[in-house]
Amino acid sequence: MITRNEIFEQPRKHGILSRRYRSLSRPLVDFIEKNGPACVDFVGCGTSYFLAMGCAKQLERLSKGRIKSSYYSGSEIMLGLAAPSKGDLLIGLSRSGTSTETLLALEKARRDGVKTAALTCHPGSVMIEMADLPVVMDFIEESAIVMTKSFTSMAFFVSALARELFTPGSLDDYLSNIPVSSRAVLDGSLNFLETLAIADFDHFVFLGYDEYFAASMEGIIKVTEMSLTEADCYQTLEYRHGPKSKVRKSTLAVVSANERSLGEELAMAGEIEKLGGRPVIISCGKVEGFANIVTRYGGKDFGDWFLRAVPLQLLGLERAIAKNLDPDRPRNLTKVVQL
Ligand SMILES: O=P(O)(O)OC[C@H]1O[C@](O)(CO)[C@@H](O)[C@@H]1O
Repeated sequence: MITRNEIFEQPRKHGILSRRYRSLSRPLVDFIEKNGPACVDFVGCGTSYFLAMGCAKQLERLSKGRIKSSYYSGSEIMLGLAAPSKGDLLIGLSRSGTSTETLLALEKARRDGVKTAALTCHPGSVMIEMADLPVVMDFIEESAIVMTKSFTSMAFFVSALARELFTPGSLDDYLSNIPVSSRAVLDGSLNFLETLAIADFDHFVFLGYDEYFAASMEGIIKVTEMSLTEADCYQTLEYRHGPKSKVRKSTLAVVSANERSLGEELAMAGEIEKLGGRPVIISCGKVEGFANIVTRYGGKDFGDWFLRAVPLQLLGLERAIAKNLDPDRPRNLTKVVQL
């Protein structure tokens, strides 16, 4: 099963990226340091759109106000509904480097005087040719239709870039920490899944804030495309404001908690449990009283945000298998959407 293998090899791929990161990031770092763009924005489609969301939040967080960062879907720029400003840097995110909307968004931005960069896993793609600053991670050759390791690896690259630009003293620790955290999350997720009769759950709820919200939104794509299972995503406390009416015995709620709001997020998880649902908490450190997947990431800066998608990838995979669906052949989908 291709998708399964690609989910499982993430810690190893993150180790390779860790070692190759500095040579990959050089041109981008040099450009940003020399030109000092006021905004560094991201654009992508589907999974790469939620990647853009998390990357923008992470870059802005680490910059502590020094730059602004927005995220766009390829279509909103293509359709003229949104536009980065002249003098901004727009980074196109695309595993394939060939999604039409992302390419047209970059082309339009370039015409408007915006500098463009491209982050992709596919060498020789159109996006590489057209961007001012291409970054190719050809060692993340992803074969599956469903994006897993390409999502976490491109996110890892941008999160490391944020540190190199704004907290350079923390980069080495970060590069060595992520492959270890990646392994911890994968193992922790598998242990949790062993305790779960996944066939009993036909409703997934993913909750979190900021970068963890972006990872939760990516979770929706994963369980939808692989397992055709009902899935919802909200900011954690927003779940009280209506959506909790859907909670039932077959609801599995994954709360991707952060340090600052941990107490309130655990209270939400407790409420879901009282309503009959089954909560599980993803957190940096151990929490008591709930099923718990621990990332063992030391920082409080959401630097593990993309690893929060790994348990959700596995949920989609396992639920698909339980439903006799083939995760390698998601319904109605192709690897790239070309218009
Ligand atoms: O990152 P790319 O290659 O632009 O592709 C994104 C596409 O991949 C998918 O994740 C899977 O087909 C879709 O969400 C999206 O259309």
